[in-house]
Amino acid sequence: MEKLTEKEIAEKLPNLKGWEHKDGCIQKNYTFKNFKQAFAFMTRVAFECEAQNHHPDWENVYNSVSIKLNTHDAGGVTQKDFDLAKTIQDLA
Ligand SMILES: C[C@H](O)[C@H](O)[C@H]1CNC2=NC(N)=NC(=O)C2=N1
Repeated sequence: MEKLTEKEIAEKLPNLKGWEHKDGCIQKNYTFKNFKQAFAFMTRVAFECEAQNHHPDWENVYNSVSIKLNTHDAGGVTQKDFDLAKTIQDLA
């Protein structure tokens, strides 16, 4: 899949809530009530990642989940990352 240009990324970002373009990724931090809620969210996202065959770089610390998306094969951000970000947003 084609790597998106800076301009294309900037145009697509406003369609997502609170995601930013930084360090070659699109990223967002989610905060939950507790660890159980955070991990339940990650589990729901994990199934969707498998379905889309696209996977996040992410970190969980207690009730927070930090997510970074890019496409390793393309060496940047692609439409796949925006599709997964939308899915993640709908699952949060
Ligand atoms: C072989 C497999 O299709 C690839 O490794 C997929 C899996 N998940 C992936 N996830 C992400 N974020 N980037 C990729 O390039 C990627 N490639």
